[in-house]
Amino acid sequence: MSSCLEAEHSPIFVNGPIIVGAGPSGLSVAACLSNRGVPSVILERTDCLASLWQKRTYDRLKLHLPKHFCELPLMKFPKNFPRYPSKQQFISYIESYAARFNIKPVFNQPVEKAEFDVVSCLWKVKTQDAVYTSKWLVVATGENAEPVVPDIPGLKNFTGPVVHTSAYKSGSEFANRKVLVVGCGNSGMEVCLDLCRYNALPHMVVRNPLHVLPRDFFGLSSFGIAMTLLKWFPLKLVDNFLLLLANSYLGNTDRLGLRRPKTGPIELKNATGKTPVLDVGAISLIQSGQIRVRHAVKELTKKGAKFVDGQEMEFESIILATGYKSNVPDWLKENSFFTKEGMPKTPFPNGWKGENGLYTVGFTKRGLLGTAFDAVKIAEDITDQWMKSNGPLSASNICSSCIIHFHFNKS
Ligand SMILES: Cc1cc2nc3c(=O)[nH]c(=O)nc-3n(C[C@H](O)[C@H](O)[C@H](O)COP(=O)(O)OP(=O)(O)OC[C@H]3O[C@@H](n4cnc5c(N)ncnc54)[C@H](O)[C@@H]3O)c2cc1C
Ligand SMILES: NC(=O)C1=CN([C@@H]2O[C@H](COP(=O)(O)OP(=O)(O)OC[C@H]3O[C@@H](n4cnc5c(N)ncnc54)[C@H](OP(=O)(O)O)[C@@H]3O)[C@@H](O)[C@H]2O)C=CC1
Ligand SMILES: O=C(O)C(=O)Cc1c[nH]c2ccccc12
Repeated sequence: MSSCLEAEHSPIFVNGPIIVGAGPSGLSVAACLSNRGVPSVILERTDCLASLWQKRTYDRLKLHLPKHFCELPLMKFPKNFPRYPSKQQFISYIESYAARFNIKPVFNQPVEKAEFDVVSCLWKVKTQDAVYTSKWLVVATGENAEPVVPDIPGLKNFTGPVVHTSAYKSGSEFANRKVLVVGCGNSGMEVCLDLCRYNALPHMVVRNPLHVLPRDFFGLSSFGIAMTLLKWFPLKLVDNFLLLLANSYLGNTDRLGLRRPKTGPIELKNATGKTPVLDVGAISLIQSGQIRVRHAVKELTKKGAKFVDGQEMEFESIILATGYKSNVPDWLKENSFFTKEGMPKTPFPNGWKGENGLYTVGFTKRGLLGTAFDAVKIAEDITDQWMKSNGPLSASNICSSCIIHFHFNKS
């Protein structure tokens, strides 16, 4: 048999779906399929599972939602994990999850191109090493695949270090430094908090209204409270209740320069995907003046920034907490299912299935809860089709995907 490298020009047929991305979403689909006896192949661009968590997040990160809202299908978090597992605990859960379902992604395989071949009715998926073909393609590359680096006037002129939050690990290198943090989502807030703990002096840019809710309220998570109330009460009422809680707990955040949007936090999340900040301590540091709130940046200069309110300040470093974007348009040659931003056009809960065996998992703007929902649906749908052509539990077929794993993971 020829090796996969020799087979560069002859496509490798995968008797099950090709899944692009070995994050929580790709692994969830593979696990649900494996549980039903259906093989799959995961192609992952990096050399590890859940690369967002392992390589592109800061040390102090913890899950934001209580653990039972972040579980992947078919496996609970260990009982001894705290309510908000740390990044290391989440990674160890992911590793156990892959081991439990015997998932072995093909690593170091950035997918460069994927397209549906109308002649063979198969998806052709190209990496630097091979072309894979299958009836099914599952897009699991995530909403956070690439950092957003905005085109701020003068950014190139700034002489100090400029780091995106995806490359920020801790504030240890920033002690006693004046740092401009651009962006005030969950990343911006938590990076400011971390910087303060390392005695840095963060100034955070807030250019638009935003919702901040306490992560917990008298021992209960705000998110859990919202989910429970939504079972019985209309959305607007739940939002008003959350705002009442937030105001009584955090005070009037408008006075800190954090104006609230007119639309409530959960309604806004559902309509636009904009996540409310779940506060774990940044607000009290804004109140005490350790984190300074700044207006939008007009332009960056050699040594600092000019703001739209006319102020000008010097900074030693800039941290871009400006969010993330999908990379689907860079590699998927398809233009009916995804928007040009690389998000499914069909809103949740129906965005998981496209035409011709195309699926997407984890593009719901609903975090890991959305991932679990999509993965179960996709596995059911593909299993039904797979069983028709293969019959139940065909051991030889499962082996065919193992052969590919063996070739690519031989290091
Ligand atoms: C800092 C941070 C904290 C978060 N905390 C929470 C939380 O507490 N709770 C929650 O529910 N959600 C949270 N999220 C949301 C996050 O989206 C999910 O936790 C989760 O990581 C999504 O999993 P995913 O598999 O869809 O995407 P990812 O985790 O991004 O995985 C996608 C995988 O695809 C790979 N990939 C990308 N492009 C290619 C390509 N072309 N070819 C091959 N492989 C490719 C990537 O390397 C990556 O391994 C957080 C996000 C961030 C940024
Ligand atoms: N512990 C946890 O669980 C954490 C979870 N997360 C999650 O990760 C995801 C990504 O979060 P995050 O990285 O904060 O990204 P977000 O997209 O949520 O926030 C981006 C921020 O950058 C601002 N911004 C973007 N461009 C500019 C610009 N040109 N000038 C000024 N400001 C700009 C946005 O402001 P504007 O609104 O004005 O556009 C916004 O405040 C979210 O789902 C979040 O909840 C993140 C960190 C921790
Ligand atoms: O995806 C995120 O940003 C999360 O951290 C999880 C999340 C999903 N839905 C939400 C609603 C309110 C706050 C956080 C989330």
